[in-house]
Amino acid sequence: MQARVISSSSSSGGGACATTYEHGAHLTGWKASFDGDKDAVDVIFTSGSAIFKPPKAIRGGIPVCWPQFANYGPLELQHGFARNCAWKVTDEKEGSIEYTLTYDDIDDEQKAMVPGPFTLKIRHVVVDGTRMRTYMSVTNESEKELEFTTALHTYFVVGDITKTSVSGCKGLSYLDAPPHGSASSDRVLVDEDKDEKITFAGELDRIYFNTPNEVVIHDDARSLEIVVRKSIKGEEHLSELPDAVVWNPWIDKSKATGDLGDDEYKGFVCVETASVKNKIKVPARGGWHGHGGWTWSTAHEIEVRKK
Ligand SMILES: O=P(O)(O)OC[C@H]1O[C@@H](O)[C@H](O)[C@@H](O)[C@@H]1O
Repeated sequence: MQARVISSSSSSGGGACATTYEHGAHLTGWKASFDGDKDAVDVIFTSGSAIFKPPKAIRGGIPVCWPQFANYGPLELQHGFARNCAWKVTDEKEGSIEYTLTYDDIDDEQKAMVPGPFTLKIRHVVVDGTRMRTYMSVTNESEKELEFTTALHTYFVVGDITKTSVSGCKGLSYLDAPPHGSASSDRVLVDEDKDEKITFAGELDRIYFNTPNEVVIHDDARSLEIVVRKSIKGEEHLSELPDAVVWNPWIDKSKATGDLGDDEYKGFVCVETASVKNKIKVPARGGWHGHGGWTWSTAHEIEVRKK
C-alpha cells in the first residue's frame, strides 16, 4: 500500500507533515511542529498492530465512517464501508491531498447500502505547523434522497491516558455505551454531563449531542492541548457536524481487538466529530438537465498548543 506524505506549504510549517493512504482515504499520522521547529510532535495515533491490507480498515488515524456511524442506521456494517474501500487520488498539491470514492468504485454489496450514484470526497490539509484540516463532501447523484450518519473518527496520541482529560462537554446530554462484555450493548441516555472535564479511569464510549465549536484534549503528560474544531474561520458555508464521540477502549476491549496492542489504550483517545442523532439528508438529484446532484460538505480542524 502506497503512503502519500503531505507537508505544510506554510513558511511556519517546519517539520509538519501528514501520512495518508488511498485505502479509506485514511490519514494515519500527522506531525505538528512549533515555531517552524524541525522537531515534530506526533498528534495522530495509529496502532502498531494496524493491518494495512484492504478491505480491513486501518486501526487508528482518521477512519471515515460513512454512510453510517457505528450501528446508527439501517446497515449491519459497523461504521459503514468508506473506510474499507480503495479511493482515488483526485488532487495533490503542497500541503493538501484529495481522495474520491464514487459509486463505480464500490462492490454490489456496498451498492445495496446507498440509493444510487454518489461522489464522496475527503481532503486532508496540513495548514501550517500546528493546524490540520479534513474536509468531507457528499454529492448525491441519484434520484432518491441520500441519508446517512457519519464521523471523522480521529485517534489522538496522548502521553498517558490517566493524565488526559477532555473539556467542552459539560452540561451536554450523551449516550453512554456499556462496557465491553456487558449483557446488553444498548446505550443509555444521560441527560446532563455534570463533570467539568471527562477523565479516564476505565472504558469510556460516549456520544455527546450538540457539542460546542471546540472540544479540547488536555494531554498533561506532554503539556499539550489538542483542539478539535468543527467550524473553520472563513469556511462558514460548510455544515457543522453536531455531535462528538469520545472513546477509549481501556484494557478488556483492547485485548479483544486484534489489531490493537493490549497496552496501546494508554497512548490514545478518540474524539470524533460526528452526526449521529440526526441523519444528514442530501436531496435527490432531480430530473432537470445539467444538475449533477446536491452536495453537502463539512470539515474539522485540529490545532495543537503548548500548555
Ligand atoms: O472497532 P471499530 O469498528 O473501529 O470501532 C471502534 C469504536 O468506534 C467508536 O466510534 C465507537 O463509539 C465504539 O463503540 C467502537 O468500539
